[in-house]
Amino acid sequence: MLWIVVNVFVLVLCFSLFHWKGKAIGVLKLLKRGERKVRVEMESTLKEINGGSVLDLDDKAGVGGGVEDVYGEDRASENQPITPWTVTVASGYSLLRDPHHNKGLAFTEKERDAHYLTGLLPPVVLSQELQEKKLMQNLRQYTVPLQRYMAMMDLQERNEKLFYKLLIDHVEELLPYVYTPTVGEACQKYGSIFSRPQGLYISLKEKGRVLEVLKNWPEKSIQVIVVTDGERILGLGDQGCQGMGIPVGKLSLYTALGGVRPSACLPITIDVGTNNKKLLEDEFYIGLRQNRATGQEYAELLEEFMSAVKQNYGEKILIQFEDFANHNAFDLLAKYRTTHLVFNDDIQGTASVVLAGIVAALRELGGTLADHTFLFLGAGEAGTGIAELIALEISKKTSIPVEDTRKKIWLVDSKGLIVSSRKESLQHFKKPWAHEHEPVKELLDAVKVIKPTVLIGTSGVGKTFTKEVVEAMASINEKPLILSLSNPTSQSECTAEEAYTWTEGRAIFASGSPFDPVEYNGKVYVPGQANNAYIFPGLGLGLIMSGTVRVHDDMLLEASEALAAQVSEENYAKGLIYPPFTNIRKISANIAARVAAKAYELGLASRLPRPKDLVKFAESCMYTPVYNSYR
Ligand SMILES: NC(=O)C1=CN([C@@H]2O[C@H](COP(=O)(O)OP(=O)(O)OC[C@H]3O[C@@H](n4cnc5c(N)ncnc54)[C@H](OP(=O)(O)O)[C@@H]3O)[C@@H](O)[C@H]2O)C=CC1
Ligand SMILES: CC(=O)C(=O)O
Ligand SMILES: [Mg+2]
Repeated sequence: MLWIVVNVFVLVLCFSLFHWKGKAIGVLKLLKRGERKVRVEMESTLKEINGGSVLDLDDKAGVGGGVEDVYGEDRASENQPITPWTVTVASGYSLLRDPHHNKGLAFTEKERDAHYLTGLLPPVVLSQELQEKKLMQNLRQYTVPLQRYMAMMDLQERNEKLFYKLLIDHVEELLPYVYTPTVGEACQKYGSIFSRPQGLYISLKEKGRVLEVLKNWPEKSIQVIVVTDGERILGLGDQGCQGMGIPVGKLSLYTALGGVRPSACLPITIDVGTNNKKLLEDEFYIGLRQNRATGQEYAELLEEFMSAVKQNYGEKILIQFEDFANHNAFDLLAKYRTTHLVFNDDIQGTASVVLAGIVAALRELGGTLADHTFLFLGAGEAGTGIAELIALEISKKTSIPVEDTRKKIWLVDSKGLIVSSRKESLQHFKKPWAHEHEPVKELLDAVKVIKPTVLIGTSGVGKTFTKEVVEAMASINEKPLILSLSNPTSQSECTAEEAYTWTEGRAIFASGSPFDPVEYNGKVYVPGQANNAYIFPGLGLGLIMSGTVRVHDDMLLEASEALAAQVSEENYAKGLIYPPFTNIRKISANIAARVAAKAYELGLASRLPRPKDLVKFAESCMYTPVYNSYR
């Protein structure tokens, strides 16, 4: 009997144990599943915004520092499931040749052992900081800007994280080499200095198979494309296929200034030929050796490109149009802004940055925007884009219809002041600015009759703000605001030194390409850089992190206000109307947050739920160039 009781007891015990073990396993499984689900969700969020890293499970660099686009590399398509536990690490020689993962002499002994690097590197192990110090020393020894550009491009191709570390840590010093003015010269000589492709080339030859070409790009989870057709590269005109330097440069800034991960950025040049005779005759020219295709042939290639991009990367891919000539730029923007997430940087990004500078300058100038009179030299993309955003902002602030707020904004093009009697021959984007006035041929005369408080150069032609023009501004205004926006430096309407000396130090001045501080009458004047580089990285980050599907003008106004709000007392004291680029990542996070907030308000943001603190969220999404450790 006892034996039976004991057996029953043992059986019950076993059953219970089995039962509870089952339950425990179930619970463990559930926990694991839950954990995995949370992890997949989190990783998916990271991946979409910034890429998620599983390379380095010991990474202590935080969200930004720990993320790297491993999924993007592992997944063949956007629809393939995310597997955060799948790790693919190149090893040995190929690891050293992979710019995303290469750390050069910074690979530790353990990493060298584990990844078949022993013997492939000399014995020394350097910290990233020491590598940075060495490279900066080397870079500073080059006296020719183009050499510095090439050294930086070379570094980007070799060790991407070190490239971005240098650029972020020395942004003021290095921006002029990876961006304007040097990038302009690089485009002009791109054929001669070309060593490795840095972006995707889509030429007329690929018509009918653009999607196929897109699929050749090695990175799959692209979030932003900067595309040009090379027809209006800075103020240097048609550079054809060699305009590639611009999307490459702009996207480096997306990462360094805006924190978008490098592997999510795709530079594209659409090659429809060039009308630049010099290039066509240049034996080293890298593009199609033919005149530009126009009309239907051009439109069809662009249409195929735009739909292929959407098909390949989905609805939320951001496309930035850059340096298209104005006869295409306005039409492309009008056509695709309703169907794609696009903006034109030269029209809209520039408008936002210039409006910010003017708003910031009001503190010194006095009055409101509506109290001022604006005169532009140049009535193309930048000129009319800025003019329209100023008019819109005044209209929003005063409730005066935009048709009326435009009336205090005047533009001069190559034929003189835009006035209504010229209306018939005007391109459509100039028509809103054709006010009633007698014809005026010269800028100087226009300054004298219009009496602007703000003079803005967007002509692409250097030295057009002559001494007489600047002096005329100084005779009308106690503090003339003069913006020479044309790039590169050679095309600037006037130099900083000219602006300060010709106005006896009274001008508030900023330029598209950087100028050094100027000493005049014992005082140092620091010119600001009025360049869309302040806006597009933060704007782009805001759009991407909120999953926004369309760009709205109100977002540009938000970006502008966010930038203007970053100008500090200390900056004003130096005569600046823009904050220094040293703070650009903080500025970009603020811009991104304001843009995203507006997108949520307008119902255009698809990422739900809306993060509570958008600035913090933006910061947490940012790529940082800290090395991963490889196990
Ligand atoms: N700082 C920044 O962030 C930015 C700067 N830019 C710079 O602005 C410049 C212009 O760019 P964008 O607006 O796109 O170019 P566009 O070609 O669209 O416009 C140029 C305008 O300047 C006019 N123009 C040309 N020569 C003269 C002249 N001698 N006198 C008066 N007007 C003239 C043209 O007149 P017409 O119409 O009669 O031909 C046209 O209206 C470039 O140098 C570019 O680098 C552009 C974007 C951003
Ligand atoms: C800055 C810029 O976008 C331009 O000059 O075209
Ligand atoms: Mg541009």
